[in-house]
Amino acid sequence: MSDSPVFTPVSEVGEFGLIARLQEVLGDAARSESLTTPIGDDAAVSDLGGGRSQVITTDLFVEGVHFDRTFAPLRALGWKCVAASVSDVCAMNATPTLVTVALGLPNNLSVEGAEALYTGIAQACERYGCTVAGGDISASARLVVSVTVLGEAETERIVTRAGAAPGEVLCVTGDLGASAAGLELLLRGKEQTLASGAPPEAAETSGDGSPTISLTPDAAPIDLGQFPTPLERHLMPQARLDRVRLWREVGFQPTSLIDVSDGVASEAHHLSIQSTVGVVVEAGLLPVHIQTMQAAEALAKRAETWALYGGEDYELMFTAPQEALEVLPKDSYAVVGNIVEPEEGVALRMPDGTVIPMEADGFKHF
Ligand SMILES: Nc1ncnc2c1ncn2[C@@H]1O[C@H](COP(=O)(O)OP(=O)(O)O)[C@@H](O)[C@H]1O
Ligand SMILES: Cc1ncc(C[n+]2csc(CCOP(=O)(O)OP(=O)(O)O)c2C)c(N)n1
Ligand SMILES: [Mg+2]
Repeated sequence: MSDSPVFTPVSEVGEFGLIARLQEVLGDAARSESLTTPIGDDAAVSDLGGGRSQVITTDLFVEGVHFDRTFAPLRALGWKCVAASVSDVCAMNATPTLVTVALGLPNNLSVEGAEALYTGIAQACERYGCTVAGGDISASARLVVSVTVLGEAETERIVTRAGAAPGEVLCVTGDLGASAAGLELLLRGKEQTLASGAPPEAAETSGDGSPTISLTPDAAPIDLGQFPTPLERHLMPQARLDRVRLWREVGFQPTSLIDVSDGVASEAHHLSIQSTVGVVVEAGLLPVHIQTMQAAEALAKRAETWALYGGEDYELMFTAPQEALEVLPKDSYAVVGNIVEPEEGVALRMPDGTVIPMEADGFKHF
């Protein structure tokens, strides 16, 4: 046997494989009596006693991976970093309370740039009713923003990824794929601007000042002004705290819950594994905004692919027995599939009735 050190590229095990390996290294350091939901859900849950629980979640946003400063305004970025972590708190059916923000600042970010970032952070905190309690700053080669959000809920209201049961329905809030549509539009716009050799501020406009893009030099330019919803959903998404509040008001409790940060396909796999169930998603039932459809047509892409694999929608995906949905306003959710026996795996039923296995594809970090 060779005694040379083992070097396993992270790409060999992937993001989730690495988390599992690190969890093993942590061993008892990742377990405690009060930690009722450990690593592996949208947020960790610890029992505070007295019928209340605390949740905690961290997300990291890295320039070039999660955002591109050539098209993401810093104020929008600040908002999005908070909204994404608040979304993980909502995905436990909890309410956000405190926030900390850690920054890695490159030397091409000005004081005014940092202030713009914090204007967005402040606006999101105001919207979601949470308070910035601190953070940290370091020099960095690229802009990095890490947001930790603490939340609270009555212990009996906490919902994990693990409670789905065969016979229940699979639902989502809002619509899907708009963020991926927005990203695609922004990337094509950037490509077009670079190809034209013009600085970004010299990009063509459609007459009313909104930027236009064209896919090939001869193609008619696409007017980004026609797609405000996908652009906004990508740049400044909303966490669905409104739904968590609604559910509380009407006394609805999902059996399992996850937020759609990586796309419906990836989240369906998480529910499947953690609830030990099969999941059938109905392709024909995926709710898609009209502007997402129109963007797909304009860019010759499929909106359904964005809904399944795009991610960053930050909608909530949940399960419940059909009859439990009766207390909910009809326009507050859409049924998108069924929970079945685990042997059936995770599948996609096409509108023509054919059922195909659904891979856990989504954004791959490694
Ligand atoms: N570096 C890490 N160390 C410990 N736990 C981690 C690490 N990275 C991710 N996790 C945990 O792994 C789980 C899955 O992470 P992730 O997919 O990022 O969650 P989400 O998509 O909900 O933000 C979460 O419980 C998260 O806290
Ligand atoms: C410039 C740029 N390229 C690509 C993307 C798309 N993207 C980056 S990360 C990601 C998935 C979500 O990020 P992740 O770090 O996996 O979030 P988590 O699941 O931990 O909440 C997607 C779709 C983007 N937002 N910006
Ligand atoms: Mg999540």
